[in-house]
Amino acid sequence: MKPIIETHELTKTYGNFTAVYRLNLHIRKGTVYGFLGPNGAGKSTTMKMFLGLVRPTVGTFTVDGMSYPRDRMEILRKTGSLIEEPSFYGNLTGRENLDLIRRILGLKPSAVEDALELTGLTRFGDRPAKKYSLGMKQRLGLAGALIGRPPLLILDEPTNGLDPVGIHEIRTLIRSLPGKIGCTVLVSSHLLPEIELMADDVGILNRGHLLFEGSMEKLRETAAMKGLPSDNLEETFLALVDEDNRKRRPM
Ligand SMILES: Nc1ncnc2c1ncn2[C@@H]1O[C@H](COP(=O)(O)OP(=O)(O)OP(=O)(O)O)[C@@H](O)[C@H]1O
Repeated sequence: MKPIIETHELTKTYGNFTAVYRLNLHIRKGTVYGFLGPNGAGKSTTMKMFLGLVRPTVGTFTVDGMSYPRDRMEILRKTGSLIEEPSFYGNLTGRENLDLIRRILGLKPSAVEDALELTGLTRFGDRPAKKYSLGMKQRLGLAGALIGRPPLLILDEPTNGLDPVGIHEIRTLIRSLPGKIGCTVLVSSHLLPEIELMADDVGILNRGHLLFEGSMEKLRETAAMKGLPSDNLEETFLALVDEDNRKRRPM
């Protein structure tokens, strides 16, 4: 099956600094794809290119058969996202906040209840958003991103700053999305244990370069072949990044 996102030599440079270098990603439909890399690796820049927020310097990508830049608007219509902290009207309830988004998108009123239900917020729907916990705010952000039931969801570090309970809730929700609504999820993190618990496939980025792409099993095999630690994927990840850093020194 053709991947839902495919990139071709996708590159972003700022002046003479290369943030993302010739990326060829393949994100399979109906999976959770973990986008992994240390701080500054280029994860956000890549995701922002998919959302039309950053213009690629070189290269292109397709989303569900549509090509960037030609089908930019259509791609955006099919993509939900949470890139930075979600922002809401604090004095409006969760339900009212979602209703605003629903009206902008021209969706049926039932879409609000649907999104509340999907994110486990139905019983908190009438509470002002400013009274929500951090985890609930994040779920409300996800509800807003999912309200049109997009086939693709892009999430940049969605568990950042959450406590273990909040992290668990968001992770469970993300994991359920392909099965529940057929949504493919691209989710970034700099923590491999986090990604390991929710992703089918991973892409590992370092200094703008893709070091690995594939399943956890393939990551284990690749590490073993290279003589890197393979029984603990966190160590595999750190060893791959370290090996790449030594090759590319100086920064
Ligand atoms: N507008 C910009 N101008 C210049 N450099 C930029 C710009 N945006 C990002 N960068 C640089 O590009 C590199 C990649 O940044 P990016 O935010 O994509 O990394 P990241 O993997 O998402 O990191 P983090 O986990 O810290 O969010 C960084 O070195 C960053 O400083």
